[in-house]
Amino acid sequence: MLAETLAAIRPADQRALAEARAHQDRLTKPRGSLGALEDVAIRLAGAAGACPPPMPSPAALAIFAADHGVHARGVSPWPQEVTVQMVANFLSGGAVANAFAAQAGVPVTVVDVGVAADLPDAPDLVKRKIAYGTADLSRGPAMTVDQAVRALEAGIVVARGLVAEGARCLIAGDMGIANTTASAALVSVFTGKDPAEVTGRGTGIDDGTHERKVAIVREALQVNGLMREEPQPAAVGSSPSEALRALAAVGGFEHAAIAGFILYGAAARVPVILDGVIAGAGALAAAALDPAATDHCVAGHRSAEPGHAAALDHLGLRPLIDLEMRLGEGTGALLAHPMVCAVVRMMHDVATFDAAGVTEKPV
Ligand SMILES: Cc1cc2ncn([C@H]3O[C@H](COP(=O)(O)O)[C@@H](O)[C@H]3O)c2cc1C
Ligand SMILES: O=C(O)c1cccnc1
Repeated sequence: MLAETLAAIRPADQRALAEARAHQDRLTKPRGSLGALEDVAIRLAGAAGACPPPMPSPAALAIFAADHGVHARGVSPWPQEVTVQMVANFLSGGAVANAFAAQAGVPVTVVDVGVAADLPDAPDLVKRKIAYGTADLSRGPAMTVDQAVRALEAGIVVARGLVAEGARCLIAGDMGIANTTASAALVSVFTGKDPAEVTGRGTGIDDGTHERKVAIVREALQVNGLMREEPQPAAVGSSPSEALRALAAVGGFEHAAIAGFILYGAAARVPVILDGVIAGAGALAAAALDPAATDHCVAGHRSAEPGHAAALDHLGLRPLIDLEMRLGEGTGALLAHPMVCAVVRMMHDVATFDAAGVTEKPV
């Protein structure tokens, strides 16, 4: 299924990109007046292979939940049970993601890909548990390659189901106590940046804990044979099998599932709005498996985690919103969704200078 999805991915369509650029310049507004939003409209046309691109609506949010063996090393101030407790909270509609999703008119699906507890059945819960949490990435591989592939395929299956039900925009969220540690390790591995530059404070840790978290990320890279010589060249991921091995070594089940979710969106030409550092790390893994996947992504926001900026830089994505948020769950992407819809609607609805009889600026 992974191979099939990868084989279906096409990069941005150059003709649609050119057409969208030309169309933007004919609309009744001064050229460039919508700033970076113009690039989003052009990007979506390239991704869809059509100008104007289809409306990215309705959207669907999938929150991928999993636990992390590295939690045992004290990298998060929160107990591990908060993961399963928050899953229950998402399912009863009580989390920030539910409020933002309700505001944006986006349905929420929760996917258990590796929570360290059993969950009762619920209408909006998809059960695809690979294991009861990953192994500790600072002592050896967090997942086997087979587990990573199964998590990727869980993301593919969920995206495929949502698109089959009519979703025309995919939003990936995450829940997993300690997952900013795995995110930092993935960002370091895929961007070639030092752990000290990309490891943040997650839900909020003091200086001493942060110092230990950086050391644990470094240890994870060393133990898993992912530390390169100085100066570090760009990124693991020169081959898909190397990318898969790196994802399995230091990722989480939710990172792998988010990567699969992105790959399916790219294959189906349904745009994916990325959230914070966890989704960003998943997007790096997806890009290492097929660089063309990034053409189908929009960066919803930039989180306060330093690794997120590094991930977005590496992917060449500019975030739409930058409000120092650091929550995850898909919250930043949900806020960006109406903006993405607005720019696509503009491509459909705004009159050209010719059609509206508005005089263009003399050249
Ligand atoms: C109540 C609560 C709700 C959350 N929603 C998302 N996260 C976010 O914080 C966690 C990552 O941070 P760290 O690596 O520091 O543990 C993830 O679960 C992420 O989704 C939450 C965290 C908490 C505590
Ligand atoms: O960037 C994020 O999404 C994030 C940051 C801190 C904690 N949880 C999520």
